[in-house]
Amino acid sequence: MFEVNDLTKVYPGGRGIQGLNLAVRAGEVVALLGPNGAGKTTALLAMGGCLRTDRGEALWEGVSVTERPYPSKLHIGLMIGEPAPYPYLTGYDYLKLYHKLYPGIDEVRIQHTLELVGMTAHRRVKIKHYSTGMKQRIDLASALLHRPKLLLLDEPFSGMDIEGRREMAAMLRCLVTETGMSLVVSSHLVHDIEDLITHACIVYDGRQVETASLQRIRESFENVEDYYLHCVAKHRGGAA
Ligand SMILES: Nc1ncnc2c1ncn2[C@@H]1O[C@H](COP(=O)(O)OP(=O)(O)OP(=O)(O)O)[C@@H](O)[C@H]1O
Repeated sequence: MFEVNDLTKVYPGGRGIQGLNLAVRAGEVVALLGPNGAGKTTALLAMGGCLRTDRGEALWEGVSVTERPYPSKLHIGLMIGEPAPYPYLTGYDYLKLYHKLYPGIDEVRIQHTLELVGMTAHRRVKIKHYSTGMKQRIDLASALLHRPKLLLLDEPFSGMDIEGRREMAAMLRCLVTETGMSLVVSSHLVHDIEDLITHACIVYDGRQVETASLQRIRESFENVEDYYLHCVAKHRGGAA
């Protein structure tokens, strides 16, 4: 179980995220939704222990990710920010280098991970020749190499074409259903993950304004995007 309690990171200038609370159980997929600049990336970085927080913490199985990053990081995979794998390495060499960060990753795991993200055929090609979608895939592979139980994903469809987005969504669906992995995923392309989402958490102007299960959302809205637009309009209008 992954818990986020009162997570707060305010940058000089006053922006960031404040008072975020979440509980993510095995197999749950929380969509972190909000307009540009709402604080989604900041929230994900703080959840992953990559930012020093001002207040609050994220806990994996009761252990603070923020204070003791190492043991929990063995169970958490991160794909946050622009993918920036070393351009002069091949996809395979990049994973080979990356695997040293974690114990127990062998050749079979690397090959299987390449297969999982559909990059086996391109494993010997240098990353500088990869398309944006291929870079996203190899970045996802590096996040999956240690078989995390929780994946924190920031805009996983960014820069991908329609086909690539569908494939990425199918990959994530497969990971969740076959491994029971949990996801916290920010995306402006809600439709692409609509059938994956179990909960939606709406952030607006650095604050968590609404969180609901898919079941509850579907009682009143046709889809998650309509729910999101409703929440944003309500809070843009100054509602409490
Ligand atoms: N290092 C920083 N120093 C100061 N302000 C920052 C810093 N990083 C981000 N911000 C500001 O914090 C706010 C939240 O940024 P963040 O990247 O978390 O938003 P986001 O919801 O992920 O946005 P987007 O959807 O555009 O990716 C923005 O106003 C941003 O300009």
